[in-house]
Amino acid sequence: MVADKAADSSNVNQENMDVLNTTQTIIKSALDKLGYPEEVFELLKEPMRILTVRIPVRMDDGNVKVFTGYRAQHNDAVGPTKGGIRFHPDVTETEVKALSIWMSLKSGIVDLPYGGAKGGIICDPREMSFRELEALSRGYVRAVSQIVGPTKDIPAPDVFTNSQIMAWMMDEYSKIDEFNNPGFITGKPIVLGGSHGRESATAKGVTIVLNEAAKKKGIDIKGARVVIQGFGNAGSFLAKFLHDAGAKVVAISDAYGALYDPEGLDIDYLLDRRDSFGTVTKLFNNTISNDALFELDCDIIVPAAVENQITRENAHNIKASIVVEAANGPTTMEATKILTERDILIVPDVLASAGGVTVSYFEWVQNNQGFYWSEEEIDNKLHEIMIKSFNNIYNMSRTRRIDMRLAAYMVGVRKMAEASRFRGWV
Ligand SMILES: NC(=O)C1=CN([C@@H]2O[C@H](COP(=O)(O)OP(=O)(O)OC[C@H]3O[C@@H](n4cnc5c(N)ncnc54)[C@H](O)[C@@H]3O)[C@@H](O)[C@H]2O)C=CC1
Ligand SMILES: O=C(O)CCC(=O)C(=O)O
Repeated sequence: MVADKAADSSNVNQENMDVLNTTQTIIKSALDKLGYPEEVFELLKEPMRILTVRIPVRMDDGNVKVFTGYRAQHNDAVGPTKGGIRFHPDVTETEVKALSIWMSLKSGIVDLPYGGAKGGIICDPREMSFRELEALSRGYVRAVSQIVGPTKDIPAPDVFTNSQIMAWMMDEYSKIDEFNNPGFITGKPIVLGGSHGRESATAKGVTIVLNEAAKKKGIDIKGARVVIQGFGNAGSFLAKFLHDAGAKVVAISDAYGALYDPEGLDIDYLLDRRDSFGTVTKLFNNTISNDALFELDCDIIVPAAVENQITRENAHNIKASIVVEAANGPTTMEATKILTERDILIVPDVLASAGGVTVSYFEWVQNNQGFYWSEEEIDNKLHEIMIKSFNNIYNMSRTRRIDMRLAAYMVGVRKMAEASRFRGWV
């Protein structure tokens, strides 16, 4: 049983870093609290489908390199599955499975007509040429084409993928489908049917819930000291939004290190100098480590990079009173317990980062109807959804006296559980 496995891990005094096992444990608690029978957990504990593909790419040096990729589809009782594609050297099958479950939870929380999915390719795009990346992106779409599509499973960007990669993927799918099919993928360039506001949507959603959390803690955003891990799509737009709102962004980081200035960093300068992979610290000598970042004096911390960054090793040393998880899975289960006991308000990933998939949904709707909305319309709709979702989860957490993550899972899991039961699956 999942819960026993988690207990075993702590018995041997090792922290549980297995993101799939962790999410299964919390889903089990959420379903138990909601009164669902064991068979619902049996259905939802793993993706219903995962495809592993091998993608040969002729590299610029003339040799063929074969990459491994995945697409996991968690549960499609509510509707087609949806979720990003990650290009990263640390991608694993287990990670992609967990990421697909988190996508189902996000869609449940913001009430979209989707289930969750996620894709990943084990590769390091920072070391690949433009041509190699295009070949890999097109090869991936050919390999997964039978299980994806605008009414089946709709991909989007994630770590180290962007609108250019979405454009290549859309073009490849349109060739296979013999039809120009923009609704196959979201996060596209605007000229190819992308939506206003999608590029900054994840950060905008994070900003909205961060503001709500700050109100609960009596923190004024103007002058609040914020630390952000990750300076890519989520982290860099967030730094800009918070900086413009008067917050003091005292530290940011990328995969190579972190920059810290207690007086506040020059965010516009850093945005100007960062590369397309969210790297900027390489330009500086006076960097600190990603580990040191989490122990800095500040009011709010936003992990916006990768998993398992806040652990039992550093949770006791966090000085912030709010942690807003822009990244997927940045905090372990033990660290969640420590932070909650220390009365640090956690805005969990499945809520905080749901702005991305929300505006992806708007993009898909616009593609389907062939009629496009202004940025203002998108912003207003996103704002309303994020505020409502934050309040649902915050209130659930307070009335049930449970931590914010369990509350988020309870809100997120209900729709797919109900839909699965109505369909007669469980
Ligand atoms: N892009 C989107 O729309 C969404 C992204 N997210 C999540 O937000 C997080 C960041 O994603 P993006 O900003 O899109 O990715 P990105 O590729 O634009 O940027 C990633 C950032 O993380 C840094 N990074 C990579 N590996 C790292 C490591 N081992 N340690 C520290 N920093 C590292 C990179 O240097 C870069 O600054 C991920 O967890 C992703 O799943 C969640 C929802 C939507
Ligand atoms: O925009 C989307 O459809 C998915 C975004 C995503 O991958 C995520 O929220 O982790």
